[in-house]
Amino acid sequence: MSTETASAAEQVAALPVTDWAEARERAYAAGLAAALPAVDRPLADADGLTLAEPLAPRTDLPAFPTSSVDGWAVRGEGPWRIVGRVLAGNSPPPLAEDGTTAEIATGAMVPEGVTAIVRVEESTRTADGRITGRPRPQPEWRRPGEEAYAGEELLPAGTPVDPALIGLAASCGHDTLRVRRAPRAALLVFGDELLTSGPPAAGRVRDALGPAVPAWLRRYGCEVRPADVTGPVADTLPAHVGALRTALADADLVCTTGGTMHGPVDHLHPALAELGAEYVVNTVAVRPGFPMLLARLTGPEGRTRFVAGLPGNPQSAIVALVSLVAPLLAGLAGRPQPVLPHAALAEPVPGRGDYTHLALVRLDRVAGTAHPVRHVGSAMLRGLAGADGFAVVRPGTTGEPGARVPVVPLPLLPGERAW
Ligand SMILES: Nc1nc2c(c(=O)[nH]1)N[C@H]1C(S)=C(S)[C@@H](COP(=O)(O)OP(=O)(O)OC[C@H]3O[C@@H](n4cnc5c(N)ncnc54)[C@H](O)[C@@H]3O)O[C@H]1N2
Ligand code: MOO
Repeated sequence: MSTETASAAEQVAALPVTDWAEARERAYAAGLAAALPAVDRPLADADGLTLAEPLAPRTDLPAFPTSSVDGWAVRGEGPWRIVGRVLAGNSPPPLAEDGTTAEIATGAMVPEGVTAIVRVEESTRTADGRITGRPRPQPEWRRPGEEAYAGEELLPAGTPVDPALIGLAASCGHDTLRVRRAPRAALLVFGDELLTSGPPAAGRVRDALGPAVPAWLRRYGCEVRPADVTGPVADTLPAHVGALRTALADADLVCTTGGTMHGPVDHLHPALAELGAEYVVNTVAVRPGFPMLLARLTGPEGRTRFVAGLPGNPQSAIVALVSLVAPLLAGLAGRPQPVLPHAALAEPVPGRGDYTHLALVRLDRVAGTAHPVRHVGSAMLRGLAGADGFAVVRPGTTGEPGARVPVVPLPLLPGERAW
């Protein structure tokens, strides 16, 4: 055994392996401590971002008493003499006299003095043109503040902005939202053996992560431009250091693939050392994917940046994304740590001793069950392409059929596993 080999073996043996759940907590806390700056964004550009301030209405909602029907706004006892008409969008004069009425449209502001509204289909006209009818016992208008009061907290800071929130914000009178800007991410693909086009052959495999990881990162709300994806980066230490330095100049998060171990051409750890990075997590007690890491760097201007080292085996890289990158990004956005849904295992799933086992499963959402999928070797992507996420089998346990276990979801959109 050469000295070089011995030192690599020692390095592997001495890895300070972190418990999987603890690693997620650390990644989330590191993200939260470096939460991205708050910016004002027009409502139309805010989808997918995160509230940096609570959402509160600028006025009572509704802001004024609003008719919920088409009919007659009356004062006192009928029959009522018609004295006007109120359409939505107007600010009407008071109804000053008993025995009078104004025709009113749904959504119109109810004039002062009105005691009831009679629905048009429940009213009749007398021979002399006056209105009669019996108002329903329940008021036919929406009271100011019925939905919310001015300044009331409707949603806390940290809430993801979605189309429902955007609509609510508009109805509250907001033109912009105070949100955390989207994280900017970059990807460096390591591995001289990788082909970037055509079929695998002659000892070389296709780079499966360069095309896929940016798409996953966008699902988690990152901005990744085509120019932010680089690779394969040459398997030398200077090339790794140079590529990391360039990517870190713009990005909040640089993901790398491959080179996380201590093999002869694995340069990630030495490159991080050269850049002065500190580990948030350095290897995790999880299978597959254990060599994953998360490191933190602080630039001269005080800006914190992160490097997520995703293992080279393609499924392991995705395990690292859901395990470390997802909680980190939740923290950076100021969101709560994602809560994991649970499902009952439909079949046994072996444990992995002292390690957490993340097992690819397909969810049956009607039955609430998780079904292990096939083709789940860490070098394979076939199982992942038919799975909803990973069932979590805790260290020291095995997944018995019927056991309810947490499931780490893949960031899929509704309908993407509908077949
Ligand atoms: N002596 C040991 N060797 C290895 C161990 C171990 O415990 N002791 N663990 C294995 C595990 S587990 C993993 S995961 C890998 C992680 O290694 P690296 O992150 O250094 O990855 P590489 O060596 O660069 O590549 C591993 C494998 O994946 C293929 N690969 C890499 N990048 C891509 C890509 N973008 N697209 C498709 N395939 C990719 C690469 O060709 C290798 O086959 O270490 C094990 N070794
Ligand atoms: O990370 Mo490795 O198998 O555990 O792929």
